[in-house]
Amino acid sequence: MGEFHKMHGLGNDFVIIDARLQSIEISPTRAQMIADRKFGIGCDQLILLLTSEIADVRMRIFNPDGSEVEACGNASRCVVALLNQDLNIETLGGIISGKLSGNDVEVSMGEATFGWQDIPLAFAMNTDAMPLAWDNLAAPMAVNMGNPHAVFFVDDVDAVDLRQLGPTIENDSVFPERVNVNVASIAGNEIHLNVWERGAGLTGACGTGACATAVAAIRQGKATSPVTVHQSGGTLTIDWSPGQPVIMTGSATYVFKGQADWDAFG
Ligand SMILES: N[C@@H](CCC[C@H](N)C(=O)O)C(=O)O
Repeated sequence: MGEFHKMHGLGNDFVIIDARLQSIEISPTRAQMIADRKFGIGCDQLILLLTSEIADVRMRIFNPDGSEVEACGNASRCVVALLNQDLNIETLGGIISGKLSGNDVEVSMGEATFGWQDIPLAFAMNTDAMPLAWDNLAAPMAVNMGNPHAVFFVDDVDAVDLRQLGPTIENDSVFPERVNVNVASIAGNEIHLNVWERGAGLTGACGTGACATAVAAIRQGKATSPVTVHQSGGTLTIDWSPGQPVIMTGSATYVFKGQADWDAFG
């Protein structure tokens, strides 16, 4: 039997396995089975903690479709809270630095990038306003926050049916590594955001999505830092100045500690 921790950041929930304390291999099939809400443990992302040679800990992140990804903002806060110390976390997207801040966790997510090859996109285009539209969603800004994001600003986020448009945009061939789809409205420095996550679907909140959307709003002159981002699961504060890392602050919630027989999962 192996131990796992169930945590969430604003309803974006995780199964976290500390693989420094137990031996476990994760294949795409095993990740899918653990994340399955009906037959597995159930989560939006499976998080594996490992030793790192360049940071305090290495974090591998798996979506429920089994894909391994570069970054996860909400899980980064949860890992800092779980280990209860300031941390440098190695990810496929780079080093994320987190520190405890009262009841919250503050995380430096690294720099946002905007080059079409960085996102990545299939071919060169203006990433500030991509010359593309899907139904009534048009001209997104593309941002890489460790992972790829498309950000659409609209008048009313809840008028957009992301269950219908999210999968189409996520899998459009213009995004060779697929994309996280962010739909946002802005009033002053307050953003309302819904996210269709690559490999996961609609989640209560997406940390990197909040960062990408706040950065897009500031870069386009629609808001000034710090920005408050409201998602269905709760609120994050995002600080960013051009050329600087993106700073995200918000809660991390411990749910329970569980035991599982990993051999039962593929
Ligand atoms: N929930 C995360 C993002 C998880 C990865 C994402 N689905 C992707 O495929 O890039 C967050 O809080 O950032």
